[in-house]
Amino acid sequence: MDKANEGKDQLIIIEEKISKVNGEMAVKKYLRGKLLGKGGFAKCYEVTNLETKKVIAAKIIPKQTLTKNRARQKLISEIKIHKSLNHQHVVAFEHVFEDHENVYILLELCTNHTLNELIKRRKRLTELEVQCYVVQIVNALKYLHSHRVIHRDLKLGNLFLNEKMEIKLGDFGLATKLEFEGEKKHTICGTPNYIAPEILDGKTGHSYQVDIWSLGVIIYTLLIGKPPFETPDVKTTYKKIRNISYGFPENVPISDQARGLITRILNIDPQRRPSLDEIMSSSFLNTGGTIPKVLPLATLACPPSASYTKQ
Ligand SMILES: CC[C@@H]1C(=O)N(C)c2cnc(-c3ccc[nH]3)nc2N1C1CCCC1
Repeated sequence: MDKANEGKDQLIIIEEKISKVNGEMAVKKYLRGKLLGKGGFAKCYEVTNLETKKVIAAKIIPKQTLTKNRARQKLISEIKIHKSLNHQHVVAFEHVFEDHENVYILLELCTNHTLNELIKRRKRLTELEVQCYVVQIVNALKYLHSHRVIHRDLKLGNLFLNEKMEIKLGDFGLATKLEFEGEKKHTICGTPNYIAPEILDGKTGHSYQVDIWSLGVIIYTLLIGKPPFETPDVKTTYKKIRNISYGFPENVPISDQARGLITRILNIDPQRRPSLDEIMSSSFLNTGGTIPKVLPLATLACPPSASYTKQ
C-alpha cells in the first residue's frame, strides 16, 4: 500500500497475485477494514476476503522491518509453527502471502479482544469463570505440547476471545518447536510478568514447564486482578520471580482450591510443577459449589461473561 492509501475514507484493496501452473496470473482481493491495533512491527486490520466474504484479522508486516536477520528468522519461525497448528482453542492460521512491501498474515478474527481487555474492565473474574477459561487454556496447551511446541509467551494479551467468548491462544512469535523429547531451550524470551524463573537463570535450560508457570501467573491474575510479581521496575519483578516472592492479598477472597493450585504451579523447580493432566484433575477445576457431581466441570459450557462492548 502506498502513502496515498492512508486516507480513512478510501476503499483499500489488498491484492494477492498468484501465478498458476499454466502460467496465468490469478489475483485474490481483500478489502482492508478498520485498524485493529499494532502488534510489534505489524499493523493489524480487519480484512474481508472479497471472494468468500469471510472477515478475518490481518497482521501486515512491512518488509523494511525485516532487514535484520533476527527479525526475519523470528517471523519465519512464527509462521512455520502457527501454520502447523489446528485446534479449537488456538487462533486459526488462515493464510500468508507477501507483495513487494509487506508480509500479510491472515488469522481468525476474535471480536471480543483478549483476557487483558476483559480484566481491565472487570478488575477480576469469578472462580467459575476462571475455571472455565483455564480448562480451555489447558486444552490448548495439551495440544501444543503434544506437538512438541512450547508457546513461551503465555499471557492475558495472547489469550483472544471470539464472539462466543471462547479462548483462542495466539501470537506464536516466541514459540519454539523441540526437535526431540527432552531437548532443552536456552534463549531468554517472554514477557516480564509471566516469565518462568528457569528462563531468567538461563543455566539449566527450559522446556514445557515454562508454559505451566505462566498459566499459574494467569490464574492468579484473573482471580486477584493483577499479576503476582508485578512491580514498577522489571529488575525488581525478576528478583521477586527468582525468590517466588508473592502473596495473596487479604481483601480478595479466594478458595483454598485456587490458592493450592497456584501455590503448586508457582514452584521454582520446573519438575515439581503439576502436569497439565494434574491441573485438569485438580480440585480447583473439579469442585463447583453448584456443579452437579455427575459431570466433570470440563464438559460444562462457560458461564456468560459480558462480551466486549464499546463503552
Ligand atoms: C491480528 C493480530 C492479533 C491476533 O493475533 N489476532 C488473532 C487477533 C484477532 N482478532 C483481533 C480483533 C478483532 C476485533 C478486535 N481485535 N485482534 C487480533 N490481534 C490484535 C490486533 C491488534 C493487536 C493484537
